[in-house]
Amino acid sequence: MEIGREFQCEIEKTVFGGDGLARVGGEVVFIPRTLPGERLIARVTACKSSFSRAEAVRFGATSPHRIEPACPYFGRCPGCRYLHAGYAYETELKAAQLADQLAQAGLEPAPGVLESPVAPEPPLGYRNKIVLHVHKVGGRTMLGYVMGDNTTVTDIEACPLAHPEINAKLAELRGDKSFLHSLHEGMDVTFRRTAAGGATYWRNQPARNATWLKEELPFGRLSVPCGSFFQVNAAGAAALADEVAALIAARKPARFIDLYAGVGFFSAVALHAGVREVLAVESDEAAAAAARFNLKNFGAENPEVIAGDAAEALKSLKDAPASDALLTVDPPRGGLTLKAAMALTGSTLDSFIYISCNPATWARDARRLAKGGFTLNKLRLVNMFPRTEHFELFSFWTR
Ligand SMILES: C[S@@+](CC[C@H](N)C(=O)[O-])C[C@H]1O[C@@H](n2cnc3c(N)ncnc32)[C@H](O)[C@@H]1O
Repeated sequence: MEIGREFQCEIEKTVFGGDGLARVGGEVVFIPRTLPGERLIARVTACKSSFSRAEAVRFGATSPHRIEPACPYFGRCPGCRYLHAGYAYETELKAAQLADQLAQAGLEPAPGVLESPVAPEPPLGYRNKIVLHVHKVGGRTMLGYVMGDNTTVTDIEACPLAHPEINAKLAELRGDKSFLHSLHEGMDVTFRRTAAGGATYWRNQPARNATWLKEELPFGRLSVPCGSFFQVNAAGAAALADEVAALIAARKPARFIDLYAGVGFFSAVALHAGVREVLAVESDEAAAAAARFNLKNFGAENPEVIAGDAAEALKSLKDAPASDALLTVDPPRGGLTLKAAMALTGSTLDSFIYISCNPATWARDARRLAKGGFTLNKLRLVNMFPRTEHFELFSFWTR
């Protein structure tokens, strides 16, 4: 393969990230915005030692799942990877990627462990938060996403993933001269929407004394500091909450241990489901303070909230009898540190929930957990981030 060469190919599958994979004379080529079964002429854009990248030039046969992308920036903006495919099909493709990842990790779930994927609705307009970047060119102020080259900022009128109230706020601000003058090169503008408060925004960091946002959930209200983590897709978060509530109903734990707790989302689910005792551990102090407040509001008699490191808290659980506790870990994209995974396998826990927003780090951790004596009891893909490359995993481990 050399850059610029054109070749004919058929797409075998999509890989994690959304690119189509084709094999040409034994060589692997990744081609974005293609779908399995499509035949096309493609042109090589980059050559690496074990694979090449190419772009589609002309399609011969297209997939019956191909649709018209619902965004003029698709292809340039790196956020969406599946706007050219039907939503149900996107979820199927992600499920196939998960099966590949399990095989690569040497994990063979027993029959019935891998459950059918959940595709939360709606697939567009679901994001309660977007972050846009400011770039000044000549006299013009661009406000948009950083493109795939990691430098160009494309001015965007609206983002199809953002809640319509965020797009309406963006349109309003674009007509506000004083707002545009307040923007400086390199600034971030965060848009955040709640059902109770509508769309709001801040430049760079939220004000230190900003009042907490109020999130209305099917099971109650949570307060969220502007700068703290909160699930971006309400329907996807509700699907995860249902999974946690179902395990609580089945196992009736006396205690819920919520590691990487944020503002206490899953602890609130547990309290609502009747668990009386909760322990939440969260490293962001503002989120931990909100968790303390939220869990009292959810009726916890004496909620224990530690503003600290989840792996440290896990180590201290080592000798505690844990058979009456249900523990959840929901780490950021990097997954569990080795220390956290070892603390889990070295603990007296007989089961725990592992929620992940990154199947690659989940697969790495799953290998460590399996080696340490745990068995995958339940695995479910939740398509938490429709149209993008990402998806969420709900897993339950026992021994
Ligand atoms: C994916 S979020 C999950 C939050 C919460 N479970 C929820 O559903 O809203 C991960 C959270 O872990 C926190 N975090 C990151 N590193 C941590 C650590 N080492 N120990 C404890 N919490 C951590 C982040 O601040 C963030 O709130």
